[in-house]
Amino acid sequence: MIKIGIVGGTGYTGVELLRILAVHPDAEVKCITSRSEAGMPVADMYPNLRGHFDLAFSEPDSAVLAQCDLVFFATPHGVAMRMVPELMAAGVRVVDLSADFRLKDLDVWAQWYGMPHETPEWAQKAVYGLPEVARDAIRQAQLVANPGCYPTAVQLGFLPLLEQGLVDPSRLIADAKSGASGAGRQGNIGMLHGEIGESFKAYGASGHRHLPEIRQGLSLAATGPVGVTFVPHLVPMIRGIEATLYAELSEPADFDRLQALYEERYKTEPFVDVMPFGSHPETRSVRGGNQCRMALHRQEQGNVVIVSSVIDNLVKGAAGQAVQNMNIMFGLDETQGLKAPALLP
Ligand SMILES: NC(=O)C1=CN([C@@H]2O[C@H](COP(=O)(O)OP(=O)(O)OC[C@H]3O[C@@H](n4cnc5c(N)ncnc54)[C@H](OP(=O)(O)O)[C@@H]3O)[C@@H](O)[C@H]2O)C=CC1
Ligand SMILES: CC(=O)N[C@@H](CCC(=O)OP(=O)(O)O)C(=O)O
Repeated sequence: MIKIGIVGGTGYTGVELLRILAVHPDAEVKCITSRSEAGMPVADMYPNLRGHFDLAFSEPDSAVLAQCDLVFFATPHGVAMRMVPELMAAGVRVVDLSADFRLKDLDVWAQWYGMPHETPEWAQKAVYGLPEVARDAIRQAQLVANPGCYPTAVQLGFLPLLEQGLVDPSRLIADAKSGASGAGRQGNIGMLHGEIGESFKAYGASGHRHLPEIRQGLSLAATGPVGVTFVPHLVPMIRGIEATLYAELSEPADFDRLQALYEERYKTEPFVDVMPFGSHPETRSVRGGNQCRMALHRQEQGNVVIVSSVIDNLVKGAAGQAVQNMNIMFGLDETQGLKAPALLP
């Protein structure tokens, strides 16, 4: 049994980790922290977990966390980077769901996250945990930076085109929409239905902190600089991200071959589903599941490849991908704890 600690158990990604780990045959949650709810039984706060966990939230305590095999950080940015060095020294492995270790350029990190990075050596050593790209490195890693939700949907959708150099990398467009749980529990408290229902808006159109993360991942795939326009939107649903991606072909291409390329690229990936050409993946087809579903489109005989990519932001975009990374790090079946199909309707 892998002994698990979770720092930041009361947030949406913390409770999603618990929901997944509750049915994981090889993991046992030993400690789950919250400073504000210390002492409260986990199932009192999240009744969906009644009968699954007897644990109560506790204050973060490095000595207790150091006894775990793996610690997940489901905390706001800036928390993990301060606590990780002690856990690393104790030989604990860490999957950080925040953005503390995602970027390699720490000037860029400081610019977007509004604070200097305090543990630059660990930021360089951390492995960016997108399994479809970095599985071998994840297996060896002591510290995994779990990707952001939008960056997961966007990178998976663009990767095959960029890896094969088939599109102009300077003119990529990602038009993405997220449900409200993407803003976290703190962001949702007080956000009443009357404030987001029956409405749909773009935000961060002049710059969002996921832009440098998307750019970093895609430029590695393209082995050169990329230009990306990324605009997120908030839609009145709880879970889900849909990213509509646009890329211009460098040379005319046969779209049947592009479809075959995507199918080939992802055929051994347990959590990427390439749907038939022209399909419209829906967020409800991945709700509660760890899949990324995608489909290719072409308008008339145009040279723009359109990819629609959907994930559940709390699962493949956060807690599910974190458990997938844990499975890889510990040499388990990668799908362990993640086999349940999405919840539909
Ligand atoms: N929501 C989403 O779709 C996604 C979120 N993420 C990332 O995952 C992380 C968690 O997100 P989410 O679950 O939504 O966040 P929430 O804001 O809902 O929860 C944050 C948790 O962290 C704890 N916490 C806050 N400050 C500290 C601190 N200084 N020390 C220790 N614990 C602290 C809080 O408990 P307490 O204050 O009681 O200790 C709480 O349990 C964030 O970095 C977020 O960006 C990543 C991908 C998707
Ligand atoms: C709808 C919504 O507000 N989404 C969040 C992104 C999700 C997230 O938490 O991503 P990180 O892990 O990188 O913080 C936002 O735009 O800030």
